[in-house]
Amino acid sequence: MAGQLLSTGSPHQFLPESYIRSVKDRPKLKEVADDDHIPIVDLGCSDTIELVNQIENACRVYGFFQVVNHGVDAQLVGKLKGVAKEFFRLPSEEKIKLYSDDPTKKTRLSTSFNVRKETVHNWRDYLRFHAYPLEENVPNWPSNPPTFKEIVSEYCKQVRKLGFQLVELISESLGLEKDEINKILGEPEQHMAVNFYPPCPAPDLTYGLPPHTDPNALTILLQDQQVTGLQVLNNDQWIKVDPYPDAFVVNIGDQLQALSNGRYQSVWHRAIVNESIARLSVASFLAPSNTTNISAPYKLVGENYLPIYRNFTYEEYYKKFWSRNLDQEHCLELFKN
Ligand SMILES: O=C(O)CCC(=O)C(=O)O
Ligand SMILES: [Fe+2]
Repeated sequence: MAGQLLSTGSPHQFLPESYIRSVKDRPKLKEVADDDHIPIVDLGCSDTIELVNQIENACRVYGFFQVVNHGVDAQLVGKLKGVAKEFFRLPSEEKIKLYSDDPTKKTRLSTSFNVRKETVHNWRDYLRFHAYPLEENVPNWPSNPPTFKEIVSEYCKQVRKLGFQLVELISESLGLEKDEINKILGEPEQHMAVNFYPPCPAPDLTYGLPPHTDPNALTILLQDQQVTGLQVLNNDQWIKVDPYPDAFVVNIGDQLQALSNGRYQSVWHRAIVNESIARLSVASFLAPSNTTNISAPYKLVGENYLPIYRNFTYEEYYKKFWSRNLDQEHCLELFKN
């Protein structure tokens, strides 16, 4: 129901019952460690061997890292944040037109995660849309704010290019040919999520997004510079991923965990909310096309060819992912050999 959107109407004084987590499922904010670990990788580094080593370490140890000198225009990033915030400030009559809780719709404004399935809601509204190919998808994007389509199209193009560059580095870091993983991914999809977390009256009782892994191959996340909220699980410890100036956060998704035969992990992460300031994040998900067969390259499996995961298509995986709640067991567990 569109009435469930958090970003419409007046600010909330109390956290409604349907957002309150059971005591064991709460974020336990006092136990979260500060971010002095998550690697910052400088993509401007001219020593490729050093760069590949850094990526290898970041992917193997954390599954998460930040990148700077990434080639995405800083002014464009500023415009993107502006237009995204403007979108969530639109009057409710305008937003309701785009509301849907049907996960198969290619452009939709929704709330929480999967309101049709879940029992406890999350303190988040989100705009999701497919980006690739642009000619096919842009006509379905919001036409208000009027600059939305132009700014977001250019952003999607630049971030997609960055995605391919990162996948090349990841491929090399696994000892594969530079283009090997990009070849498997073929002509990947690009899905976007603009996440909006309004101020929340009780951040210790709920989540913006509960612990989850991303079902796609690679996620490139733009965080609000002023407001923290992203946390990542490392050795059973939740760590804050503080926004680093002009950086993107990059994380390995479930498909790269499968393709790397488990060498790299698609790690649990979550978004927490805060009492005073709305937070924005923009995720670009690089995902295999529906028919792509996900099967780890021979070189990563060994002579006896015993891959950890059975072969599957991305379509099969994605359906399974959206048929469940976000905070259940790792979806890849259901695809083990
Ligand atoms: O808002 C964030 O920091 C995390 C977003 C996220 O994990 C997602 O959209 O999958
Ligand atoms: Fe995520």
